[in-house]
Amino acid sequence: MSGSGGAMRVFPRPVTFVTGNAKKLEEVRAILGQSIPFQSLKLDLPELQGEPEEISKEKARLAAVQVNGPVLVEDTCLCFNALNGLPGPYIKWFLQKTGHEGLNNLLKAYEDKSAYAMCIFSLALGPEDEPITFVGKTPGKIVPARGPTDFGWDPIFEPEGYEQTFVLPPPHPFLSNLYHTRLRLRYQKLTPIYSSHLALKSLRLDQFFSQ
Ligand SMILES: O=P(O)(O)OP(=O)(O)OP(=O)(O)OC[C@H]1O[C@@H](n2cnc3c(O)ncnc32)[C@H](O)[C@@H]1O
Ligand SMILES: [Mg+2]
Repeated sequence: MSGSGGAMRVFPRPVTFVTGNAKKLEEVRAILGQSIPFQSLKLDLPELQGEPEEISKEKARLAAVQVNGPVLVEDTCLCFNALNGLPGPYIKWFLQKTGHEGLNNLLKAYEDKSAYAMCIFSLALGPEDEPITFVGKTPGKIVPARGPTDFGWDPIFEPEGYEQTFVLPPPHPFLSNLYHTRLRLRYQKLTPIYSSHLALKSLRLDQFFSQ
């Protein structure tokens, strides 16, 4: 089964990944590679409220209307177990208003610092189609900020099994250990996206087989 032939039949037009976040685009582009016909569009869609999956579905509906074609959107949530999943989809505002330290302070009253990062992708084939949603999760814990601060909440999230935060150190060709660490971490970081992508891939193949 060569991927791209099937993908072209399911997606007669390129899927537009709609986001206002350049870092996110970089990562999703790296994962999807050539697997589906793909383009991106920088649109600031409204940040909705509700349960993460519903927010994501609605975002895909709005995006499909604006693009008038197949769209993919992604929402990232950071969920604290002690707070029953909050800030979750509201992490953007919590981060903007309270910063990394404020997010740590939210958990001061609790012993449980565990958390999980969630990536929710929704794919709508067009404005008339019901979006399909895929969820990926990475467990970890909230820690005082460490490392570069150029991408969201990365510096305060330590994924399970690592003693480092989610940040990716810059590649350094001369320090192979560091470089390997970066590769390992990057893979871990992309896991939610990757698992969603696998779901996307099987969906594509299912549709391909049913034609
Ligand atoms: O236009 P969209 O795609 O919605 O882009 P956004 O920046 O609004 O993205 P989200 O709503 O998904 O993001 C929620 C917050 O999480 C941050 N974020 C997103 N992906 C992240 C990642 O992989 N690591 C760390 N922070 C991330 C992002 O910068 C926001 O502050
Ligand atoms: Mg957003």
